[in-house]
Amino acid sequence: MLTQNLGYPRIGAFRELKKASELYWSGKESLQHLLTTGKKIREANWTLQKNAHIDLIPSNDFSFYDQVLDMSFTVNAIPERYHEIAEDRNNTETDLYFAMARGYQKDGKDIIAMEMTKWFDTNYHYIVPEFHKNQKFSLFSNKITNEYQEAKVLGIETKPVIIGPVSYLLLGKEKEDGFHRIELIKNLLPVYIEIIEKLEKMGAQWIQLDEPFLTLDLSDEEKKAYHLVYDQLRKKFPYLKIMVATYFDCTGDNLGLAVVLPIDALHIDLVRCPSQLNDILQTSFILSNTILSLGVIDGRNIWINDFEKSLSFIQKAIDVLGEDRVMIAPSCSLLHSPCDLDNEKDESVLTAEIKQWMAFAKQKIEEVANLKKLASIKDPQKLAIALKPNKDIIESRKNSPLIHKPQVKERVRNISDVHSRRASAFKIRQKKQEEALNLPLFPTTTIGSFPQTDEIRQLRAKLKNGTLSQDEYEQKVKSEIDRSILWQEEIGIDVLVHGEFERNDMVEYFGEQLDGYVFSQNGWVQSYGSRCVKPPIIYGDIERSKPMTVKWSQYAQSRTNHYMKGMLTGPVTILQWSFVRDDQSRSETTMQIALAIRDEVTDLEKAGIKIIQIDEPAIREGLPLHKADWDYYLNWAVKAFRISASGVKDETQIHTHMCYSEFNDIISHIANMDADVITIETSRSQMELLDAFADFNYPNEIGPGVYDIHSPRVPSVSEIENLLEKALAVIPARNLWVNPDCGLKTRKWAETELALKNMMIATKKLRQRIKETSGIEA
Ligand SMILES: CN1c2c(nc(N)[nH]c2=O)NC[C@@H]1CNc1ccc(C(=O)N[C@@H](CCC(=O)N[C@@H](CCC(=O)N[C@@H](CCC(=O)O)C(=O)O)C(=O)O)C(=O)O)cc1
Ligand SMILES: N[C@@H](CCS)C(=O)O
Ligand SMILES: [Zn+2]
Repeated sequence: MLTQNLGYPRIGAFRELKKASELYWSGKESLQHLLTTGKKIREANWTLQKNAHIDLIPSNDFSFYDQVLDMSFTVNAIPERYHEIAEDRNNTETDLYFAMARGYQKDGKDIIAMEMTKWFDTNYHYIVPEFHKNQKFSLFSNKITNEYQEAKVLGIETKPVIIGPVSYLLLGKEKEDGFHRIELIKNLLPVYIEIIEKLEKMGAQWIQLDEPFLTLDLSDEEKKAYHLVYDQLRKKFPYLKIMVATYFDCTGDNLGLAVVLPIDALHIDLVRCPSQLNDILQTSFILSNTILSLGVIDGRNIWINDFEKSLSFIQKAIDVLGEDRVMIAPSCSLLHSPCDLDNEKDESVLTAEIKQWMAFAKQKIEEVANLKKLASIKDPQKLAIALKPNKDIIESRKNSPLIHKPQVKERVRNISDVHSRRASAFKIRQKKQEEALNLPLFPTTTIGSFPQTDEIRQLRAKLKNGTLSQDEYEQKVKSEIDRSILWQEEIGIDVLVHGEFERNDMVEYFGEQLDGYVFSQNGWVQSYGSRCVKPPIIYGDIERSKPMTVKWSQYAQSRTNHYMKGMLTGPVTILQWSFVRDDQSRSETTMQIALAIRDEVTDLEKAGIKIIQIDEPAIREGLPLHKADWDYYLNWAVKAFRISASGVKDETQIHTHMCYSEFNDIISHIANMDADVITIETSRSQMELLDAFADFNYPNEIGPGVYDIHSPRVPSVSEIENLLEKALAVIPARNLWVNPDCGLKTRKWAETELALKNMMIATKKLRQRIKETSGIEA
């Protein structure tokens, strides 16, 4: 029986890659420094897995930005707009690569970045490949073979991990009409064959082709493509061992397809879909020679593995398939896990009692190896003794008084329809709000955060390490708020924000204040490129013991006569971006959070805040991968939002905000959230995303983002005017707000100031045009 890993976190246990990348981008460190940092991380990861006796250790799971971008680079799916960068001899391959990821503004050139979107239902974001009709591919980069060779030189035999060709195409987008990207498979496959031939020549024995789309609903053409690809690969490579990895859900209707692929191993995710094992063992799979890789260790969460439960899966598989046809593995790549629990040394942050319940990537690797050892113990008594330490921990968690709070469960049980309904329908609320708030036509606002400068982050670090007092810290935050308010007033923004300077992250900040959460000090997980998040950990019932944001909102409101938006993160997003309990349903946990946010919303209202934004950028990310499961999820997710938002009077205006999302297929549910105003990311799609709202006749107010905040690029006034005119063509003027795509925390002040000034000029010009053409006083 073999053990394997599908992928290891690549940011480094102390975010070494993030730091090196940002130093390189800012010109403070050399390319060599960045490359060396990458090399050291790869070596450390391989060595760690080798020392843990993992049989199949992944290579090519490292990336300087994103593994999908790496694939586009490898197969020369480099959009034409970057060719001038490639042709400029002063630029390195790395410059070209980062230009695709981050855009390029230098030497009078201004080239936008490739689009970025969510990686399935995770908080990781990938760079979307761009495809054209009849597109040709060719081998452009040797990253895959280079990294295989690099490990070999270290004496470590690896299994190169490559995004499977069908999934790679499906991850992308057609950039012109008249074709489907899956048609490109015949052009793409020869490049995959070329890469695999090289790997085989270099001595590779196994390759892992990730085909997560096997867990999504597939068309007949897409299914055909799977057959075509794997039949051809088998023919070309009769001796190389080919593994196909599925993860994040059941293969469902694609099970029949997955089990007949002529491959050497199939990996399935038994954490997300435990029933899959029985299903597969009832198919013709058992008659084949294919190995079944059992994803029994949760790659998406931080709880220790229940060995007894995993062993029951392993034993069942062995009974039917025999030991040689069973492999033990994490459920998916450990990219989504923090690196190493051993680095959590401060017991005042993470108590020993709770820490013993956890496993990060390094510990998960050890669990894989331990499971193999345990599976080999045939004597039941010896096995019981060997299992005892793990069993004790599992039991201690189950029975811990820290976890269950009867009053919280009782409150959730008592939720009724009244809690998820505003007092009046939107039209009535809108009228009351217009009278109460008296905002101009096309009110302007921002999404909440202003630049999180190094200075403010350092202050927070000093507060945490005790070198700055709480009082000093709060004074600094207050002065940042004051400065930003003065500036917003100066440029004429209508609805102000306090800037979120006091927050490390929009989810971690709330987690830190809610009972039922714990935190890590170094539990970073890559979100995109060099950006990381440190998801807080929900271990017990969630309760708000005191107001979380009221003090800051009240302070900010006291400094201005304009409206100051209260700023909260919604229950679904808090759930989605936390590590969650695995002993209770996601919906149950979300209802607990919804009640906590509801209390915060009503407290903000009591404190005189008239406009409150409840961000829900992750509501779409939480969608199950199979469409058949969508309605169930959307019903509870929307209900949770409504519970959080419905405790206020009609005059209080509730905003929500969403980004990184396509809305077409869930628009009725978004409308059902019934927020008075929704601000959404739309500028990168040139307002295309608004069509869903227009087609649906979305009734409430909308602020379509008028510029992309992910790029340092400053939008011109005319660009913003054009987007506003496009929006006005489909949204009634009375319902239209003006705002950027998302919060500005990742931007610098210089860009922010220029961009928002341009946004204000464009809005004033639009108001003037409306006044002149329709006589409406704006
Ligand atoms: C809106 N987005 C978010 C997502 N998920 C979240 N949980 N939060 C989000 O905002 N998912 C979708 C998108 C993804 N986008 C982003 C955008 C930005 C970041 C980001 O900036 N991450 C920061 C880390 C943020 C944080 O927690 N900061 C802390 C700690 C800061 C720190 O690094 N401190 C230093 C010491 C200080 C110094 O010397 O500079 C240290 O500890 O070493 C804080 O501000 O206190 C990042 O840097 O990557 C993520 C996702
Ligand atoms: N209020 C948050 C939303 C990010 S999605 C911000 O402005 O950063
Ligand atoms: Zn956003």
